[in-house]
Amino acid sequence: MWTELSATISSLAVAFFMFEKYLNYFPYTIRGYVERNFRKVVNFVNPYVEISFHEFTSERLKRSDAFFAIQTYLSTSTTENARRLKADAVKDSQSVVLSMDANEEVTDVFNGIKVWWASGKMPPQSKSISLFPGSEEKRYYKLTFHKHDREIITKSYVEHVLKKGKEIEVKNRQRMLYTNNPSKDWHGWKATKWGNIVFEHPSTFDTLAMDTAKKEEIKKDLIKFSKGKDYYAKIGKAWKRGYLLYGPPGTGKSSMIAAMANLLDYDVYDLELTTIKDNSELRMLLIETKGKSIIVIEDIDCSLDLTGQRKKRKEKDDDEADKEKDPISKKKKEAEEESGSKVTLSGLLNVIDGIWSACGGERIIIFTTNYVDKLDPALIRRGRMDKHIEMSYCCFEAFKVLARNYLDIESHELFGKIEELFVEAKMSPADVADSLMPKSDEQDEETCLKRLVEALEASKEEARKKSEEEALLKTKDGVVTEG
Ligand SMILES: Nc1ncnc2c1ncn2[C@@H]1O[C@H](COP(=O)(O)OP(=O)(O)OP(=O)(O)O)[C@@H](O)[C@H]1O
Ligand SMILES: [Mg+2]
Repeated sequence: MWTELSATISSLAVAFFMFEKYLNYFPYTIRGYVERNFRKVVNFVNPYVEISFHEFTSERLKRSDAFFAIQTYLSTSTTENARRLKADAVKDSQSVVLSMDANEEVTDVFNGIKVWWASGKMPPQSKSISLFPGSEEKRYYKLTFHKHDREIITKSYVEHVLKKGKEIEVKNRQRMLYTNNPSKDWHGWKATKWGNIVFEHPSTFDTLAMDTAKKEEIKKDLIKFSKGKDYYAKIGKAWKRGYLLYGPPGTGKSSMIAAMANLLDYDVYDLELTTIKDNSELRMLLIETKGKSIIVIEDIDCSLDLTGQRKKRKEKDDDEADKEKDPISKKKKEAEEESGSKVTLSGLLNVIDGIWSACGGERIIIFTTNYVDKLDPALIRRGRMDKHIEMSYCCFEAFKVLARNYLDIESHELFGKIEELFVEAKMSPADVADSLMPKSDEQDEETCLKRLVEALEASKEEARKKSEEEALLKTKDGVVTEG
């Protein structure tokens, strides 16, 4: 069968070549007639049908999901008869997945019907000489089958392959932490917009120290969202949700994001806005993200001067005359403008809830900030950032979670004193955690708790001094105003 197929294909290739070459020698009037009839003969002789599945289709900006599903399907179902295989480690590097290397062919049988799969690469379209050969090659899979089986193959078999491939993908799924590559690396050998490593953050909602009721509310909110596919479709909203996490440093904002990803089993995309050149790059990055993911923009107030743009313009108007005259400040300004990101507030808003934001679905967008008041109200209005979560200084309840995690204790005689101190002291969970962590084998729970008591007393003292100073300033102000 195999020899027969190869012989048929090669003789057809020769016939095609000759036909294309000599077609021009036919008089123009009969050329169409000859071509039509030649194709009829070829179709009659060649009983095989071919379907190609390309990694990229020209109209689409995104990699084809079907291509990846086929790749996964072929990697498990048919690799035993391929001889050149590629290996890839998945799931905590415990197991290896094999897939077909380029130009390899394998067979598969479906309901007693034999089909052939071949993997291939298309040479680059452009004639430019690349430093990394293969950079612009486009991969594809070709499915060959007998024309008698067309109906069953195009309908049932392809569907079976895609479904199985996706199932296996879910099973082998290793969660990833992505970060965006600078756009100069988007083309060429490392042609990916997102670089990734395995996501292995140990933070969970159990280890997160915060108010229990608030924690439960956030967990329920997340679970409701992740199960809400049909509901979002019913109400006509894109299946995404925005969270704003704000609070002082070390209060667990980043830990909360990791806990969310671990709870829902989502990938995390850490978006670094400062390396993105403009709004269209931002949109391209979003299109390349997969579903079941959390897109994070940390310290949104520092990432971009989103809030200052309007103010800057006004200042510019005022100072323009002076600045333009001074050649040094003019050059400096030009350099700043060149290197700076041109992502704008409206570009960011578009990504969050414009038409493009609905591509793919099942995405959570999280902004974190230390200064919520600095943000533009348009950015954080409900609907864009659906839920605002304040991560605040440690309270006694949060301390108990940390004590359980760090020291394995539920109670201690020092707990009463610590509870009292927490009323006035302002310490971040990160600082409390640091005091509670034994620094050597000799340090027992007593030592750690005592260290915390000292830190809390110092913090209380500091808070008292600060409020006294503030009160003094107020009274002084009052005197000045009255005077
Ligand atoms: N609420 C918390 N529960 C448990 N651990 C916490 C909590 N907050 C902080 N920590 C501990 O402190 C460390 C720093 O916390 P994290 O990075 O989450 O703070 P952050 O709010 O993101 O700070 P920043 O604003 O500086 O980014 C964490 O590694 C964690 O161990
Ligand atoms: Mg952080």
